[in-house]
Amino acid sequence: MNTVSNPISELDLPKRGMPVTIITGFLGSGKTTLLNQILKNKQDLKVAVLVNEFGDINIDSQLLVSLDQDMVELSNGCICCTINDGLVDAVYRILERQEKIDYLVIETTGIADPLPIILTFVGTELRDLTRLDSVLTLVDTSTFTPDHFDSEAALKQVAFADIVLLNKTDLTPPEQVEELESYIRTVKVGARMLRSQYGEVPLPLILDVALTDAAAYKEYDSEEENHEHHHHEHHDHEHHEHHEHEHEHHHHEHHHHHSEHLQNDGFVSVSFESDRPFAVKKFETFLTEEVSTAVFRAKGILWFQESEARHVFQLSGPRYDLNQEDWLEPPKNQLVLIGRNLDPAKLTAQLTACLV
Ligand SMILES: Nc1nc2c(ncn2[C@@H]2O[C@H](COP(=O)(O)OP(=O)(O)OP(=O)(O)O)[C@@H](O)[C@H]2O)c(=O)[nH]1
Repeated sequence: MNTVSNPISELDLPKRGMPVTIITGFLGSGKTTLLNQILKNKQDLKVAVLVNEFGDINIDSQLLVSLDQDMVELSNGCICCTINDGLVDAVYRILERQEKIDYLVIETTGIADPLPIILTFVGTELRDLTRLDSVLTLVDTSTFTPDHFDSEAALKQVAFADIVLLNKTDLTPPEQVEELESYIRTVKVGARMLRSQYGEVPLPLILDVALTDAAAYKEYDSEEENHEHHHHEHHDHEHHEHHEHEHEHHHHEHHHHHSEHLQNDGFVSVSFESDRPFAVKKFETFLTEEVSTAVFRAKGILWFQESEARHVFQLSGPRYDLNQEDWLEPPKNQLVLIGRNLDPAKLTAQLTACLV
């Protein structure tokens, strides 16, 4: 642990660089919903967003409010590889845009450990180009319990929060919210605690609040340094030569060590896509009778033979809903299911059987 490295000069550095907010929170806690609130209410602020999704299909980006497409950077899959190969690159791409970006908001996957992401901002060259403003953690008050879903990531998300947004209070009795708040205060002393429904919260309470204490992460620096050097060699080498093909290459680069906290806490994602529609009755039967409680989270854009509408499907814990919209693109089915102990072959067969 490196505690004595010229603290005065470090502290005297002026605060500068693009402010960054990291939005984290467990599967289905309301991260994309909050991001939409931010984008709707940001007024003239030029906000770039970076969405990291667990699953092979980008559903979240399709659920964001109409947004200049090139304000979004996307990445899928393994958060560990994303951090190593993609995050720094993505931030550079944002910084290099001609149009000046005022603010960067990052949405992590629901099972992400926020620490590596935090360290990317406070412990690498990005430290001088960006300013980590705060780590905001959403908590679904209707499902979160002190066993935090038996997920180390869920606990770390709270433990590293500068702001905790107790969300979905419409679904939760006030006493339960109180209790949860008391519990969370024991996990993270001093975090700003806010309550919300659908992530509705005044933006001045969550953006540009300068709540992250970068100095508090100093102790992690030396620990990460070895990794960092290794990754940067790799990063420079791969990236500049293959810039255009980065995404194709990404999947072939899964050769990094996967430390324990990156095992996704046992969660896997199953993606399903089809150019044929579902039969609505069959899909309903799948949902009510066949989909196991092992499916913790699902989301998708669905096409039913019986309907002209584009259906946005959301399942989080015990609830699901289907919202109708108009198709702006040719209809197709895209669905991601996330849970522990899922049987991908079985789910794929069941979904295929729901097609017309
Ligand atoms: N009742 C209720 N539903 C909410 C609230 N906030 C979000 N939701 C719903 O919860 C579901 C999940 O919300 P998202 O914003 O997609 O959650 P997320 O954290 O981005 O999910 P992942 O990225 O998959 O981890 C959606 O159906 C939302 O409409 C809330 O305050 N109350």
